[in-house]
Amino acid sequence: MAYDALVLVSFGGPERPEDVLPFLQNVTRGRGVPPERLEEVVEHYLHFGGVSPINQQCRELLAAIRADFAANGVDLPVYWGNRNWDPMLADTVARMRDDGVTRALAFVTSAYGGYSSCRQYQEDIAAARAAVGADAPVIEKLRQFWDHPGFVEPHVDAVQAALAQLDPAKRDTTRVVFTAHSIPVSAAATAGPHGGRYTAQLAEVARLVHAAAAPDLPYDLVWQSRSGPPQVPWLEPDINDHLTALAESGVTSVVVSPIGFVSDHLEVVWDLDTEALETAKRLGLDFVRAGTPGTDPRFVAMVRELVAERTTPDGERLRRRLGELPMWDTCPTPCCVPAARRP
Ligand SMILES: CC1=C(CCC(=O)O)c2cc3nc(cc4[nH]c(cc5[nH]c(cc1n2)c(C)c5CCC(=O)O)c(CCC(=O)O)c4C)C(CCC(=O)O)=C3C
Ligand SMILES: [Fe+2]
Repeated sequence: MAYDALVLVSFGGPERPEDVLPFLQNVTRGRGVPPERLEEVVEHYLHFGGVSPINQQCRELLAAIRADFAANGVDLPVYWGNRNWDPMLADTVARMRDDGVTRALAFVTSAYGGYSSCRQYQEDIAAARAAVGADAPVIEKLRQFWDHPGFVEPHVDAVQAALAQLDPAKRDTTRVVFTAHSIPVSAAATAGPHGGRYTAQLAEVARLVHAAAAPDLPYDLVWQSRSGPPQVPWLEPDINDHLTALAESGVTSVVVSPIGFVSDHLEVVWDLDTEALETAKRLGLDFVRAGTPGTDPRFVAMVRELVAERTTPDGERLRRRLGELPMWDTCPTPCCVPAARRP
């Protein structure tokens, strides 16, 4: 199958204070997120001058992908569109149509399955195409890449680098704590065609990174950035509660590795580098946050490799993957069907 473009599809974020509230309204429309939670999150963004780091991270990733494509003879233009803020995906798809693009691949900045991480991006693509109309390009999402060495290896190196910053004399009481975005328990149960895919993939990445980076240390997988109304159960434990339990059990030092994410966006710089760090300080825990793939050359090359899997005849044989979980290019239907939302 021939493709004539790649589009980077991401979450989007505000870049000036007056855009914070309209951005949050886009994110939470129809999702039952209480106003108190929104007011809190407004403050997180305002703490950084109303500028989310995520758009700049996408620009840097775009530049790196373009350079990598050029260096490797991949002749595909690379576009960028977001779910929640400028450049909005529908505007990008209109521009692609105007440029004569007919069939594109989409690289989504989320490695995992699940409604928020995968299906919702597919819905965003469908909605953007519908808004553009009948002559919108066909857009096919690249596969989930939680198991690709280009994603896993930068996390491994980051955990090792973080461990190197901790006191080796305290290694016996050091813990590796992997973290990902919490989601409603109901969404975790319906993630993937058989349920449980988001948590299973995260457990697998935690296992792989731990085995390669610090097999002698105990590790845990916990959750962060809980949203939604308090009466709806989300995945637990929360990172902050977990740090408290660890300190009480005699742990002195933690490396926190955000394997749920591809870059240091607001969930990382606020929820971990600000809030969780504060919790750790209060508990007297030594705390180092491990990095994310960002523009690591292996992660950038992964995008080209994912494209090659889809554009080379018999491309499945090119697949590089770790672990044991099943993987596919195109999700079966029904997949990640959202649970009925509470009124
Ligand atoms: C699984 C998952 C990922 C990882 C996959 C992926 O990367 O896509 C992710 C990423 C992100 N989430 C982000 C921001 C927000 N997420 C929110 C709310 C929510 N997230 C959810 C899940 C996820 N979110 C869910 C189930 C909700 C409840 C509302 C709903 O059902 O949709 C809210 C509303 C306010 C609040 O936090 O309550 C905001 C502002 C940003 C941008 C950060 C920046 O600006 O740098 C990024 C990358
Ligand atoms: Fe989120």
